[in-house]
Amino acid sequence: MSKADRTPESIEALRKRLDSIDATLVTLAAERQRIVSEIGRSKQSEGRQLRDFRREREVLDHVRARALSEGLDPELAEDLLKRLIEASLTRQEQERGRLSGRGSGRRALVIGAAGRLGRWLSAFLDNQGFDLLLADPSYALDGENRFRDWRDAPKHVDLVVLATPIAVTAELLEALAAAGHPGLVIDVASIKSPLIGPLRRATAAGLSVCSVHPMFGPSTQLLSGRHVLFMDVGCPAAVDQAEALFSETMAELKRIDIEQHDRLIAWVLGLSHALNIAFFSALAESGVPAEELASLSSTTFDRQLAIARDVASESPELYFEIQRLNEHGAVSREALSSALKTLTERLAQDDEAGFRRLMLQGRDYLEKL
Ligand SMILES: C=C(O[C@@H]1C=C(C(=O)O)C=C[C@H]1O)C(=O)O
Repeated sequence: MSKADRTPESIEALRKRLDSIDATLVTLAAERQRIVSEIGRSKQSEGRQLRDFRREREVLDHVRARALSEGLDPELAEDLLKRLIEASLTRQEQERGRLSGRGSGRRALVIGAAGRLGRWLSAFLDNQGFDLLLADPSYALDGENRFRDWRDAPKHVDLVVLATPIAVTAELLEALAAAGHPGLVIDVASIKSPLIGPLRRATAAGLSVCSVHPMFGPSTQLLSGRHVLFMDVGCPAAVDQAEALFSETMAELKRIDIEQHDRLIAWVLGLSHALNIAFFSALAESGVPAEELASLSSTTFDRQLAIARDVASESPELYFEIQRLNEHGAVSREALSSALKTLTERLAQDDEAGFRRLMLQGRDYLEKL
């Protein structure tokens, strides 16, 4: 029978076949995840690291080769597998945290628990088996383990997490030191200079404190490739204990000098936030609706827009603190306006060579990554 003689299947019939293939794909992905969990448990009992880059390369090479022999775009096969591997790592990381039982029999009080980072940290500690006490002035009522005022929470806690605005964090450190709190205390503020004094005073008063800065947003699931900064404020044992909270994750734990924190963060957080705030402000004031621009967007614009949307959805209070309370913030914002000025001048002067130098300088700088 020639091709032309065959009655083509209806779209409905073809879609039914696709539905069945999609269901099989999902079933297989679920099966893959169950095997991944088993591998995770074996690695745990053998004391092996979760992430295995060599094995991941092997997996990706296999599927690329298979895609080629099936006439499928190898990029598609690789993308699919990369997403599945990310899901495996997230699952193994969370299961390892749970299996560690690090928090079992221990009580943690999260102050500022209703904030976005507070909620993330609460879920993170809950996964490790901590008995959680949550405090936040925004709660409508006190509940079994929820308190509007942290002072109403049971006193004996092994860990206190301060996920609070800077000014409140400084007061809490003082109050905890005055109360002679015996357990570990960590703050997770994004700016440290205003806290250096309060942190050191709290340590001198006998509090076991470590300053921590998780370098990721509250929507983060997988910590592989993410950084968590730890700063010693006079109590090295507290740094070890704080690091231990993340030891089952794949996050990169980095110790830095608290005196250097804000200077570096002014570039890492300060500049990237400022750039995006400037970007969406320029767009918002352009008079052209976002939908119109998005309807003809380029790949670069799409990616930039996605970052700008994330930034715009963050807490204005927190982002104000990050810009305003960083005493080095002005330096990076100044560098940004000066860079924009240089760009504008070179264009006004029709200075193509100067423009080119800007591009090459950027390429050079970023190449070392
Ligand atoms: C499943 C494993 O753990 C991780 C996940 C992988 C995967 O999903 O294929 C591969 C390597 C590891 O980083 C493994 O080690 O095999």
